[in-house]
Amino acid sequence: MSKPLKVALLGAGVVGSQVARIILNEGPTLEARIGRRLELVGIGVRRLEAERPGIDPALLTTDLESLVARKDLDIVIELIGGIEPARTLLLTAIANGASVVSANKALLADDLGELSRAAEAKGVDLYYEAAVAGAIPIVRPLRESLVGDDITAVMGIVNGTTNYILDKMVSDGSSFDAALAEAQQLGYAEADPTADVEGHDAAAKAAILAGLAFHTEVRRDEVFCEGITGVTEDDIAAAEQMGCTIKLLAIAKLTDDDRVIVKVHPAMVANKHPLATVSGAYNAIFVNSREAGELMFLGQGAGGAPTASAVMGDVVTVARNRHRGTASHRGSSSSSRAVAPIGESEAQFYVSFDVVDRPGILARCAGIFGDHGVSLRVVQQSYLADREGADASGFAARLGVMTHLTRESDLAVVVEELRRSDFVGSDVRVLRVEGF
Ligand SMILES: NC(=O)c1ccc[n+]([C@@H]2O[C@H](COP(=O)([O-])OP(=O)(O)OC[C@H]3O[C@@H](n4cnc5c(N)ncnc54)[C@H](O)[C@@H]3O)[C@@H](O)[C@H]2O)c1
Ligand SMILES: N[C@@H](CCO)C(=O)O
Ligand code: NA
Repeated sequence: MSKPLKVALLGAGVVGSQVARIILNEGPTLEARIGRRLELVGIGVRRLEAERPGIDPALLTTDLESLVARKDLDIVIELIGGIEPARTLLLTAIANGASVVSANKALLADDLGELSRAAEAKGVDLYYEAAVAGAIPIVRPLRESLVGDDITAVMGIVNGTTNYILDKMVSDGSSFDAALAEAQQLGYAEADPTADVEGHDAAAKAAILAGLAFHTEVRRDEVFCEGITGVTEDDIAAAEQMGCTIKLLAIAKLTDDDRVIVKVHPAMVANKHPLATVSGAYNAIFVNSREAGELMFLGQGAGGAPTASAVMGDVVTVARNRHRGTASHRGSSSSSRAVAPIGESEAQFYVSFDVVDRPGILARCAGIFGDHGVSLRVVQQSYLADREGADASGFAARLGVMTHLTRESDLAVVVEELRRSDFVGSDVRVLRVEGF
């Protein structure tokens, strides 16, 4: 009988504890699928004394460096998160001949190229399905199933925490803070939830998705990123009035001159668009490609057990490769497409602002848009005379304007000019719009 495959697990938190449970409880099933038994030989943790039901304390160690330095490991699963020591631990594991599985998008968004090259040079696997959109198979479809096609755009909801918060604010009228606390309690949020609410987690995933989709390397700092902390109750109400829902979107597309636009921002999504109905911690991703056309992937984007499902899919795949003595190389990026500046990106925008109530003001506002080649699609006016303070400020009406497709740089000039005009209030709000 062949020897078991030796597995080390780094981290036994929300995801790691679920991965440990599956490896320890589902041994015979996993063995049948792999053709070899998996043996969990060590679990790297921060605190030995924490309560870990079902886990033999003899497996635990706080010395992660020594664990990954073992020469007899077949697979190292990294679920501690963060950049260091995760990066060094993975590179050490690879250098010692282990294949690696990680869910660490923060690390992969910057170091995927280096880790891939190290794995390729050593002839071992690097798999990371759980790093993007939790349980949803999206890394493998982009890396394998669609690699014979040409992808033109990827757009989706890739952060469960923010989708949970926005959904709760809209459907239950919850406060931002209460909804965030629930998302943390349910195990969706990052160790530091700023990464979720400021869009950094989604931006890391967008970098990974863009790199995979367009066969290039995209770094996290090349992703335009705006989170949901600036989304106001007024924005939510304005979206509702326009028949839209606010979602945090990650978007990656190719420009006409073959560069990559990659961005994360809240957007008003038309209620008729399937992304508008994605609720709770669910994620969804649309892919457009030349031959396949439109594809949509939907499922749980966060949470211990759903994420462990994606990790275990990678573990079984990597274990099968080890059993056969092979590794499925990702291959270096085959294109060197550059990332285009956000100013060159195009979107529809919803711009809202207070105006004084005088003859000709609507025309003057429309003129500012027109002067910069920005075409208007919908114009709404609501009367604010009854609003507290409206008379004192002199701004008695609020305009809401939805544009046709507009370059970011042109819209920025329009907003600047509106803010400078004495007939427009200083609170000029801008939301991007999708699917309208
Ligand atoms: N929770 C989710 O829904 C989810 C989904 C997809 C991906 N991820 C990713 O999975 C990884 C783990 O996430 P999590 O939610 O399980 O986080 P977590 O904070 O619950 O677990 C991480 C564990 O690693 C331990 N740890 C951290 N640094 C350590 C070190 N240097 N030495 C020993 N132990 C250390 C922590 O004590 C903690 O128990 C992260 O990269 C995260 O981004 C999480
Ligand atoms: N914090 C992340 C976990 C999944 O990557 C989220 O909320 O989507
Ligand atoms: Na995934």
